[in-house]
Amino acid sequence: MKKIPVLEIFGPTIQGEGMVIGQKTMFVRTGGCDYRCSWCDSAFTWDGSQKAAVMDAASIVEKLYEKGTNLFSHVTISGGNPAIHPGIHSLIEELRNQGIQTAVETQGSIWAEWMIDIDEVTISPKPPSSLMKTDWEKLDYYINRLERRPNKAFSLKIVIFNKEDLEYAAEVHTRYPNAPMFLQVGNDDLTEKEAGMLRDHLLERYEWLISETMDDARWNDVKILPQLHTLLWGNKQGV
Ligand SMILES: C[S@@+](CC[C@H](N)C(=O)[O-])C[C@H]1O[C@@H](n2cnc3c(N)ncnc32)[C@H](O)[C@@H]1O
Ligand SMILES: Nc1nc2[nH]cc(C(=O)O)c2c(=O)[nH]1
Ligand code: SF4
Ligand SMILES: [Mg+2]
Repeated sequence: MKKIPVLEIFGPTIQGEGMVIGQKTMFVRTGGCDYRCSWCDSAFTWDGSQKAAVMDAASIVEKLYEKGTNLFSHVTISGGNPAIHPGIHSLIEELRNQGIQTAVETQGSIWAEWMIDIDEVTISPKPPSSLMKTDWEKLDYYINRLERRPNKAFSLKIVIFNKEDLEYAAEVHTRYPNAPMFLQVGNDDLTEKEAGMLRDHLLERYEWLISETMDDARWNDVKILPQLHTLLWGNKQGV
């Protein structure tokens, strides 16, 4: 079995972001990313500050049951960029055999054939504030493959820090008008230890994002969300 570097397995908790926000889920967070976003809230997956455990699909499933017991029926795979790991194919297969729903978080830079079998795929292209560059051809291919899956869902989720990011999101929305679109409040304070302090600040950022989008017709068909887990638990890892 192909091995997967794993940074953390946690839950059950709620999915705090995007298209299935509020869903009770377990998380598997893989190591390694082809991007280096300036504001990455999970930089420990790629900056060498934390060490990954190299695991095969069977031992990941075992760990999920050890932590989650019978208290879950949904697993979200995030990272890092999970798409760089071919071993996730067997993980998805094992979870499906157990009747467990799956979701993935990726930036849409690298296609993986196992995406086809995931129930909810969230693609999060990166706006200018991240300092990353979008490969539009790769993203076109992604959206095209995802759109053709029967009985499975996907969405675009763009993190917004400033007006330039909003213009980028508008470009993405125009390019893929049929893809469900989410705008997410960017967390610009990754060092605050007090959840309460961060909460007030992020709610202000959420209000700003709402005010920027309400009288702009380009956003008539978009969903605007905060990171719910960050409002609840701040910058804490593993929640
Ligand atoms: C850590 S990433 C891992 C998955 C994948 N690499 C990606 O970026 O989509 C998970 C989600 O967190 C978002 N994210 C990362 N840093 C953030 C921040 N500082 N504020 C808000 N969202 C952030 C990403 O845009 C992505 O949607
Ligand atoms: N509760 C919770 N929801 C999340 N949604 C996306 C997350 C991620 O880091 O990918 C995440 C996370 O780390 N925790
Ligand atoms: S793509 Fe995702 S994991 Fe990679 S650096 Fe950006 S936010 Fe972090
Ligand atoms: Mg996160």
